[in-house]
Amino acid sequence: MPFKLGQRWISDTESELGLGTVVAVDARMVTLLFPATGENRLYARNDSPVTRVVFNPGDTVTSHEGWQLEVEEVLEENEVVSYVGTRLDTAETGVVLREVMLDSKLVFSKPQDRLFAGQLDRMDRFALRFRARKYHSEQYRLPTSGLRGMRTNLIPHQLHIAHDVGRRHAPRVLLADEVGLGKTIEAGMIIQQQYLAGRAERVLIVVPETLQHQWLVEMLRRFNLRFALFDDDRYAEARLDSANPFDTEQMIICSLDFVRRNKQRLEQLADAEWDLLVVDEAHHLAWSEGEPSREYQVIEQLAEQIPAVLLLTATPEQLGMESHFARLRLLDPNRFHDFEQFVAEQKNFRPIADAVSLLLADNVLGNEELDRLNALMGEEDITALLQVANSDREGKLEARKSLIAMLMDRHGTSRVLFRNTRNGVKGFPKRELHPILLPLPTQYQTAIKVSGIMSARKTVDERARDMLYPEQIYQEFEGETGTWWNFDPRVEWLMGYLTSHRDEKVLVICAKAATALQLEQVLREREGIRAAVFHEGLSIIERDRAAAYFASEENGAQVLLCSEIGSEGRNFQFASSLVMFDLPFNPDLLEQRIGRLDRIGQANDIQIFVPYLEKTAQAVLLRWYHEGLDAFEHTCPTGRAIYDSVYPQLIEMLAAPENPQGLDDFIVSCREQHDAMRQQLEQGRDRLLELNSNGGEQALALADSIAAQDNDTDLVNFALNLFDIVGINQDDRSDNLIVLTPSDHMLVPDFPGLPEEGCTITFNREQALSREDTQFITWEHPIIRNGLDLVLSGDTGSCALSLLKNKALPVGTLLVEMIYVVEAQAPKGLQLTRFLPPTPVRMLIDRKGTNLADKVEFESFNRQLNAVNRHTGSKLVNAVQQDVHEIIKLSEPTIADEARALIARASQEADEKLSAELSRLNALKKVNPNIREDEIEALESNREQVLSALSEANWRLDALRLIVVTHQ
Ligand SMILES: Nc1ncnc2c1ncn2[C@@H]1O[C@H](COP(=O)(O)OP(=O)(O)OP(=O)(O)O)[C@@H](O)[C@H]1O
Repeated sequence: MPFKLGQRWISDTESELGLGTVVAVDARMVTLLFPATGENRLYARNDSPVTRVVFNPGDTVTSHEGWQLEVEEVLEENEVVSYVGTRLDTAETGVVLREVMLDSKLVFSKPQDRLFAGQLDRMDRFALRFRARKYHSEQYRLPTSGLRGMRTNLIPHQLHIAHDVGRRHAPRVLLADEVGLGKTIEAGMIIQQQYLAGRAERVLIVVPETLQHQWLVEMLRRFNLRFALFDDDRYAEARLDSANPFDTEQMIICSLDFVRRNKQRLEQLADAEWDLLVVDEAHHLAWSEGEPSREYQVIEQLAEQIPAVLLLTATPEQLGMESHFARLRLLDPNRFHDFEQFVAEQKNFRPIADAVSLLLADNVLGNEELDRLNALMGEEDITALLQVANSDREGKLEARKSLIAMLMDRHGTSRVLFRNTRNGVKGFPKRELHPILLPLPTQYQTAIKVSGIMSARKTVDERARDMLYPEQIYQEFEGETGTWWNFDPRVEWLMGYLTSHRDEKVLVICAKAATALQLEQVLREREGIRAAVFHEGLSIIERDRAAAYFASEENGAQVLLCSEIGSEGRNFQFASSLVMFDLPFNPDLLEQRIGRLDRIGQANDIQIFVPYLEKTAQAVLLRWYHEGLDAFEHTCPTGRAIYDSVYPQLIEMLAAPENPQGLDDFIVSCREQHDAMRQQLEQGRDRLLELNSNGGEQALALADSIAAQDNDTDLVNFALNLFDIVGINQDDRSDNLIVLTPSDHMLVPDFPGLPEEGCTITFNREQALSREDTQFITWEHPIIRNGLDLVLSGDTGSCALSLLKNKALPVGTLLVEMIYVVEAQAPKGLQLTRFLPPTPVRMLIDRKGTNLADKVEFESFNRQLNAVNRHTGSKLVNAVQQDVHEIIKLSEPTIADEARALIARASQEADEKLSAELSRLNALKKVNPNIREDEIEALESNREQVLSALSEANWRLDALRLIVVTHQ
């Protein structure tokens, strides 16, 4: 090679050394000094892995003093060059910069610069980069994106909700599926989608203290979402690191109590710029006019600041209709602004449900039906939509869907409320009630009599509540030493049941923690029955330990004794026997109790045992729940409403249970109400909710399409190739399992997502569900996502050279394969990726500038190509440098056309979507005076900013491969 002192060269194998200068040349060797690192390298003159660096007119170069020069002319003297041009900082023209004076910290980031600097990547890396780009962009667009990676069964109603809500911009919804249908899982899927789409990075989950760990584990195990649990200690620790401790983590779980207790903490939480808030067991947020609970207020304060909000509850009306309405208003004040109207609407859903069914059925709509729909939409002009919906034209389905959405939104349950019921979901096991009537011991009889005399001044309500728990009445008189368990026949019955069913896991629920504790002691001391206790008085760790002890198959507890609140939201579906040692005061609590077992994953019919004492309030309640409401063996959607309407009579009877006047008639009348109301709900609200919530055929199709992608061979190939390139060892095991371990030659020392000790992976969902210790690898798994980031954020594969053996083409034919990326830059809040994610455009250009990309598909073309060794590669590149420059130039008009078309499509989509949102708000404003002008203005301005950012979208060359035709 013609080395001369002062020339600049770059190392092909150690580009991180920067630009080298020739400092010594002898007959056989050349020495380069790399000033950026201060290192010398000695190379053989005739075979050195270095490439000469010479810039061209049009390039911008940097001097060792830091100023930049736009090159206009390149002068050469004695094989050493000088650059002549204009200084960018002073605009001085005719400035000469000798190459020895070039900045040595040079890194080539543009693919073409890397090509000419001889920094050629292996061919498989180029292919990996292109596939990575393609997938990365598709992720934002695929309808199933964000729904493939979780380690869960594919349950259609969950997927439907997650799919609908997860893709919304700043969704605000109430997830109100019946107990145990998987709201946590739905919330996880929504978080996951929002997170993967870049819509939510900062997520706050607020849950009852008892559920913190369960959430933590579910998020990690099922979604690979790593949350930090904030309690008092963690908070105190984080205060040392940041003025706002909540800035120290992106995803946090904390308890409602933790949020509620401290004002400063609440302020900090509200200031912490969350993108998404999740509140579980939201029925605790009680509200009434003039007396909102503290819980409601704190969540209200957070919900005002946080754009996306998910509230979860299985029993939304547990604290009454007003609280339910207040929570909905918290989510969408525009839609829910008038309580009276809301109550009236609830009764009047039938015509809407009929209209929705009409649209869902694929029938032609007659004039009368069209009139009905028009009337429901009021002033809104839906003529055009109706025409398409009633035709055979393309877009008919979409038009029907839009009409349904408009109907639901303006009149129905709206877009904010989702509720699936067992009725709608099917496939749940049966529930069987076993009432066990027991005599009332004389000790209780006496205690009740005395208490009746002594508490004459108590209200009926108080008396009714007392009467539910005779053991407590007894203890009031006997004090702590009142050993009620020695004579209470329920205890005897329970011990008999447990000892005769030693292999059965049994969940026992009682209203009070004290009862649970006392029972545990008795079971242990008298029969050596292993029982765990679970109540609100235990620390979180103790509670989790108790739940784990109960869950454990080997040497675990046979019984878990739970208090009412302690068990809320917990998963105990591995058991199928439930003993209600007493009954709770309202039907929603009853449903919450049964829901511990009646959950997804329950494989057996559920046996509900209620040992109860004759002539007590429990006996009255049992009959009312069972005969009046049918609330044991079926979920009871009417429970709350009937409870509210008959409350005065009910408590009269509970307060005087020995001889409840008119109980039979009362129960018959409740049953009539129940049947009538249920029928009304089934035709109205519930049907509407179901139509909106379970997703019907489309949800099934969604589940099928995800299942079909489960064993995606593209993913398997991509992943194995990625692991190879990153340097991860792969050890195949049987049963679709692979063990991954870090190697000594990793591309990065710590590959995020891969533990130091390695991990076992599978691409098979079934396998992942049955083997807790395996990682379920999908496009959405952190190992794959981090791998993509690693490839795309660096130079990996951005420049390559391949040979094409093809006798049909002349030797030396040149093709340049270019991967451009079209992208827009904008503040994160605008979330432009929903319209224009970074999108690759592939071009395959020949010397004439013709783009062959459409005719020559990437993968099959890639298979025909061969690699070249680095040395020959460098030589080849040097020989055709000028041609390549020209081909790149020739590609510019074509890429500009393609990119502009892409950007135009994205702008059109953005315009349509945002205009539709605007028109919804305008339509709602007509019926809701509370919608403020400034909200509409804010939406308009958002639309303008999005469109303006899209109009400035641009494109750049991301990777390039030179292809040379040979015949050998
Ligand atoms: N798709 C699924 N695949 C596997 N397990 C699931 C799935 N959905 C739910 N489960 C399991 O079913 C149980 C109930 O789910 P989850 O806790 O989400 O229900 P929920 O509606 O939040 O219940 P609750 O009303 O009691 O709060 C959990 O054990 C959960 O892990």
